[in-house]
Amino acid sequence: MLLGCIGDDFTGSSDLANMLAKSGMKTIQYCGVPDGPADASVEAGVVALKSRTIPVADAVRQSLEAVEWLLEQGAQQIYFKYCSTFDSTPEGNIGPVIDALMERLGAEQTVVCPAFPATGRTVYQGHLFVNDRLLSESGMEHHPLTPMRDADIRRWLAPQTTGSVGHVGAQTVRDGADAIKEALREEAANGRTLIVVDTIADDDLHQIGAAVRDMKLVTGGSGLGLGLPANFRDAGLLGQGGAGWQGSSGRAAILSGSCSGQTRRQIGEYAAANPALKIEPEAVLSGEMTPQAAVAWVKEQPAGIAPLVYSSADPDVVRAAQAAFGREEVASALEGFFAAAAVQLVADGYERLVVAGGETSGAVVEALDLLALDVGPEIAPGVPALKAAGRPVFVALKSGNFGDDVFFAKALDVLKGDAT
Ligand SMILES: Nc1ncnc2c1ncn2[C@@H]1O[C@H](COP(=O)(O)OP(=O)(O)OP(=O)(O)O)[C@@H](O)[C@H]1O
Ligand SMILES: O=C(O)[C@@H](O)C(=O)CO
Repeated sequence: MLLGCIGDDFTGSSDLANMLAKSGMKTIQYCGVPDGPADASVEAGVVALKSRTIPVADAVRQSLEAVEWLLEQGAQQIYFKYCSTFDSTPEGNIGPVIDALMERLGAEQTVVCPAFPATGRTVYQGHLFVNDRLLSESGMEHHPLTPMRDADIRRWLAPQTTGSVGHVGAQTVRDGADAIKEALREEAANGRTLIVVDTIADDDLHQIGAAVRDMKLVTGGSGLGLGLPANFRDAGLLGQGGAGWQGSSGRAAILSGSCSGQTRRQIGEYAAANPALKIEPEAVLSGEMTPQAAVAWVKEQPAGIAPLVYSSADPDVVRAAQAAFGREEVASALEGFFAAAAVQLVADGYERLVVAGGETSGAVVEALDLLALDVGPEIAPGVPALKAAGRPVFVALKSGNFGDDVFFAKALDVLKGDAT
């Protein structure tokens, strides 16, 4: 293993795995820290954690366990992957995890590079944009678990870390890898250890990637993954990339706990022409709606059509449910609901599952006990088709904001292996 990655959620990890696989590294996504060694063919290993919104101490502990395993596999560089919308709160978990990884690795400086231009996430003057909106006006200010109310990543990160936050601006990045390296050295001389790097386009990511070749720890969204494989390739360390990937035409279902605007548009599009069951948090919490009842409904639908089960709701509805029952209580009840439904569906022979939402996907994949996922073709930027090792289970784990309006239909096709 050359590059060892730790993802703070499951969809984000598959986003990074997709980027690295596309860029020519043989990549496997692990669901949690594996018990045994990685296959010798793996060049990039992505350990997916569900640590984005858990208590800080747990996120730090799990990330340190992951880094130990990755180092044991021979990883030469560690990549901490978080969301391209920098999902976190004033307490964490991004800052505390970076601090702990830096200390473990003896890293004196790291980059903070959330940008993913292919999906409209760019960083300019230290501020994160989603397309033409500041992060804090993009809809992310309504996120159920990590409402992002400030687009200035330097200001948002500062209270989360014991390190000192610095910045490399867009003009320097445009001047190329040597200029970035020099700016990083200047920031180091000024005692700055976590450096937010402006990134507007893919070419910036290639330059940043080259500039951070010798860093022990890099951090960011999946975008930075575009720039790193060339370092290993130039050093003559890469093989031929991944082997072929075969999908399944087995029965399929879609599960969505994501409440993002984009997921809600995708649901609107899909539900207009296909069977869809809306899950109300109140009904799950009261026991009126059970995973068994939802699975029974799925199985009643016409063969050949993938039914959609979703709890996704508008921000004001989400807020009302959280106010009535508690944010954690609603989230954990719904995540448990989708996890149990997925386990039942797979037990009943469903082979293709499309899951929307990072937390939701984490709950589903953990409950299914899918230990390792082989990365297949890209469905949309940031979302690959995945195949469980040794089991006929094919999944697409969609980050809330990813995919175009017809994503669900496309994902079902790509998982079949008959579309690219
Ligand atoms: N109707 C609802 N009311 C309140 N909370 C909900 C509702 N539906 C889903 N949730 C919770 O909101 C959270 C959504 O987070 P999740 O990570 O799954 O989606 P997302 O944030 O859109 O995706 P991503 O993290 O990939 O961007 C989950 O914990 C889910 O259980
Ligand atoms: O970086 C992103 O936007 C995604 O991979 C993600 O982490 C959303 O959960």
